[in-house]
Amino acid sequence: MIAVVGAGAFGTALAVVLAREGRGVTLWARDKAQVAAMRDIRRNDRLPGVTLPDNLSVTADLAAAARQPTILLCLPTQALGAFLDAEGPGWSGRLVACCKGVDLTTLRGPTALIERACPAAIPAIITGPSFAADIARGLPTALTLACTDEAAGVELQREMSTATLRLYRTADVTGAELGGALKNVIAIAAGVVIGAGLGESARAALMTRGYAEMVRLAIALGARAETLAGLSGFGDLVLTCSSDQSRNFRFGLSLGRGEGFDAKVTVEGAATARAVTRLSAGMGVEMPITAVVAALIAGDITVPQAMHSLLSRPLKQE
Ligand SMILES: NC(=O)C1=CN([C@@H]2O[C@H](COP(=O)(O)OP(=O)(O)OC[C@H]3O[C@@H](n4cnc5c(N)ncnc54)[C@H](OP(=O)(O)O)[C@@H]3O)[C@@H](O)[C@H]2O)C=CC1
Ligand SMILES: O=C(CO)COP(=O)(O)O
Repeated sequence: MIAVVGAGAFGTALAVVLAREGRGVTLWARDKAQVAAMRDIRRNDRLPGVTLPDNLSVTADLAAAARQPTILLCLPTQALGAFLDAEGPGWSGRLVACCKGVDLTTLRGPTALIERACPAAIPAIITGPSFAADIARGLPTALTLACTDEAAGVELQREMSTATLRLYRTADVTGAELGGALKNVIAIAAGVVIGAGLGESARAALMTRGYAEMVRLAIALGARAETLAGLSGFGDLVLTCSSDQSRNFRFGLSLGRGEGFDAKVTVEGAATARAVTRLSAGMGVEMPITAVVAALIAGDITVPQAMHSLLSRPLKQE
């Protein structure tokens, strides 16, 4: 039995695709009115156009959800730490982070937040290129499942793979979670470039040099470079920097155009840019694109200043 904690776009999509495959799934939301509506009309406004299968149970009872052997944590990264600290002590079983980011308070990834709050649990993460709408439509999708406990990783891979959702497995949790977190920052930068009319060539340059700085930090934190070259890093970087289905990319577009953006939309890369700028500065790892994105979002620099600061860096070997 699988519990999905968080009925946003991603949690709902995972719950739907797993339930359609005949797996026992319970979807938990904190908002009782949302739970009642999902039960009544078998739809969720967070994922428009998708019908919830009849065999998908929906609940507002967190204690019941937390008793399941596999729990998918589908909350934004910045909400996860406080949520788990309040609710998670005592939770055991396989706890799978389904979010992408670096926590601003601890400068750690989602699995470290699980370890801190739920010492009896086995932490894992699912990440990689996938839009919730694509997963829910049953379009083919491949993701990375990272877990240091091999037996739990094998079990999760089996439990969560479906006819259209293919999971690859790795023990490199640090690499997988950093790939997913850092690509969102580069996607904001890519959006800025396109929004400001700086051209496709500049976007390709930013993606490539962005990837270089993703790998640099990941290696410094003990990850394998190969993991960054996989679905969770390179794969998701390509998707998120090139599609305006991405909220991070669209946020960047708005920044580049000098327009506002709906603050209620989940844009993980914004907080992660701040967190990673602090983290990398503390470690002495150069991440110029990430630093520029953080400064742009804070309003400390303009787009022309951001462009100038990247182009005027000392010339170097690739
Ligand atoms: N959408 C996508 O295509 C994909 C998203 N992801 C990742 O999934 C994660 C979640 O994103 P997504 O589902 O899209 O986001 P949404 O904005 O659609 O949903 C966020 C969900 O988290 C809930 N939530 C937020 N804060 C809390 C809290 N403190 N306690 C309990 N519930 C809370 C919200 O509840 P409420 O409605 O009550 O506020 C909502 O159900 C992100 O890290 C994202 O990067 C990964 C791959 C694809
Ligand atoms: O992570 C995602 C795709 O893999 C979703 O991207 P956004 O959060 O930018 O919409």
